[in-house]
Amino acid sequence: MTSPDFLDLPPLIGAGGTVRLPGSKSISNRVLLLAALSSGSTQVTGLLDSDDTRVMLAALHALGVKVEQQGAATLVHGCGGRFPAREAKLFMGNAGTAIRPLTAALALLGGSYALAGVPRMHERPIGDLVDALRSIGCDIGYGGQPGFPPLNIGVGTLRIDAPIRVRGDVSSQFLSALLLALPLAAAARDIVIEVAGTLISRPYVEMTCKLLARFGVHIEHQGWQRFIIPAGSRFVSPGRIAVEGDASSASYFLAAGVLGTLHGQGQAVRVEGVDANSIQGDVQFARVLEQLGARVEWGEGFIATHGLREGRQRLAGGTIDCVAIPDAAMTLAITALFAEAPTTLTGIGSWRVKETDRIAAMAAELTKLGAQVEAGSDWLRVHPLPAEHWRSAAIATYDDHRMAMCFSLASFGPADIRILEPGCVSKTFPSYFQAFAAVARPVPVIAIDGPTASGKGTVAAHLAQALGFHYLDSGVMYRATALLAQRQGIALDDEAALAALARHLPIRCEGGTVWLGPENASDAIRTEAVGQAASTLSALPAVRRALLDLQRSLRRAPGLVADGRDMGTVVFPDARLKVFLTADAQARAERRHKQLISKGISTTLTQVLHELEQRDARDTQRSVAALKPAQDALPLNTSALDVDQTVHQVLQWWRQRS
Ligand SMILES: Nc1ncnc2c1ncn2[C@@H]1O[C@H](COP(=O)(O)OP(=O)(O)OP(=O)(O)O)[C@@H](O)[C@H]1O
Ligand SMILES: Nc1ccn([C@H]2C[C@H](O)[C@@H](COP(=O)(O)O)O2)c(=O)n1
Repeated sequence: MTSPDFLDLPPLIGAGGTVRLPGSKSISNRVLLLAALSSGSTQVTGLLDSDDTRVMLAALHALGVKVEQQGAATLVHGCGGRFPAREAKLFMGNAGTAIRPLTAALALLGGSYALAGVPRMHERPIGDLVDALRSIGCDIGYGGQPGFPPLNIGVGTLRIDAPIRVRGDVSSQFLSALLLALPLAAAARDIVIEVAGTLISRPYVEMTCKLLARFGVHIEHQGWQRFIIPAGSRFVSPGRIAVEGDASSASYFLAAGVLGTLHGQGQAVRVEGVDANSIQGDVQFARVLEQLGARVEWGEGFIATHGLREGRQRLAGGTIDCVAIPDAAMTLAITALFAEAPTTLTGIGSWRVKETDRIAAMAAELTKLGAQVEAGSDWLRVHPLPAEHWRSAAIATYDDHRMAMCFSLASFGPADIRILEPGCVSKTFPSYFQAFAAVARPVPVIAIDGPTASGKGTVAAHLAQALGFHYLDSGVMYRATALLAQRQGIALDDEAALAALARHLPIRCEGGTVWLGPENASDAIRTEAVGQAASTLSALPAVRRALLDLQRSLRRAPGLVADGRDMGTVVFPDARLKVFLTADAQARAERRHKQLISKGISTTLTQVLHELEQRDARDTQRSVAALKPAQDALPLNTSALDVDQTVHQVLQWWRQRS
């Protein structure tokens, strides 16, 4: 399935609701491998369906393991410690949780196996694991650069008569890989693994040990530096096993439950599938949020955030040791933008060798938003970003699912956020953006569309005043473009030149005043000649595209009332309320005639009616964004209504919606 090049996220004013988390990637891939190596069949429920688990499933299939889907459950037929296929070429994508334990298992079992992945996988170090496996006689060769995949595995001669040493300070996955595979060689003797360097991401190793215990292998450890796999260990299926929800993915929603309340509109956000008893270290992210001032509820099978503790306006800053929450720590780098003081994340050296160099990527993308960021080899400091310093940005995601997911939280800030290549979330959470949209509360928009002189502007301005919302008169943008085009002698059919003009329109609207650079152009844009020219150039697709971002950028908390021709159909299709104002042509002409006369502009009713009908024809018949009611717009004919009655009706509809 193709995925879009980018995703524009509406600015958010709150969040609320419940999310059922997808299964944990780390648990899913460990369970699949353990079930495949076990004797007996294992029914797995809650298994994650994503790129990385598909990589593992495809590899197991190539290795001759039988896996069946039974409704929502997955049945893995274990092969009793020996893969049926003694040779295979395995594609590992960018799945670290697949390549590392499979390398260890295949190297111990021996055969003729080739493991390769995407280009980034070939930049992610695996030398420490290969060294440890070679030290006990495994036959592993590098297919490219030494220390990195691709790998070629042969049949080695195992000698396990001394402790196996493995580095634990780059990635705990090397240790986990050995723990997951070495029981295959522990039939006759204890196997000892010693960790060189300080072990990082210890919770992932704890998770490995707990899962091994479910499959009958009980690891002893001394201070998490020395591990003993007892003689006689072998994998035995537990029969059934349930995969917990993904605690790293929970972090985005838990953060949303806090950031959503900063505008005073948020409600609780509850994630289901993890709780205080989770075996995933990343649940500790919720404890960190608590320490920073969030109100967190821990229930059976769920965790929820309810904004900030009483008396708190923002999250606290400070130094946070993230060694135990390496993935969820990325979420803290975004919440830090909204904190009251700088936040320093330490112990994140492993970010350098993840899907991308996450420290560099995070610093680069936060900087695009206007943030002040400092970074070191294994730390990152993010300064709070005051509202006036936020910049709209297109966030690059580096083919890293967590970059895409955590930057969605930036849409709680006052800027437009575009997520580039959002499809990368398929690595662990293919439906992430749908799940996020389901709890996100975008800044509300009331879209008022209709033909000229139907009263849109008047009604929209009254509504904005009554609700304390911002007001966008989109016609002003087309009119300003037309005025400048007239002055610069640009022909009304020169689409490219007009679009360039529109793209760099030096416009500022303050109250009822329209500024073009230093000039107060409020009256100059209102002449009938400019209106007709605006109507003509507004039919040009490139001009409309050029003005789209400018219009959307005015969607800011607490809300926006926007009037025009395509507010409900094109510019704000997700507007909470859409109204299509009409009045018959005679009534509109009379209104416009009165308006013009009161401004001292001499004209006749016949002339006004003629021009109005011309404009109606152009606005309704153009090929792009033609004037028409959105399907979900409420029609309101104001021919027989005065302004107060019209505003009253729309306010009534608004109250029913909010
Ligand atoms: N029921 C009504 N609702 C809104 N405006 C009305 C109503 N009755 C009379 N008017 C008057 O109609 C005139 C035209 O309204 P307005 O300028 O807001 O129209 P518009 O739809 O924004 O036009 P345009 O698209 O040309 O900018 C105003 O003077 C307004 O006071
Ligand atoms: N959303 C919009 C707003 C305006 N236009 C065009 C069409 C109008 O004739 C012209 C002037 O608008 P007005 O100030 O009269 O509302 O601009 C449009 O195409 N789309």
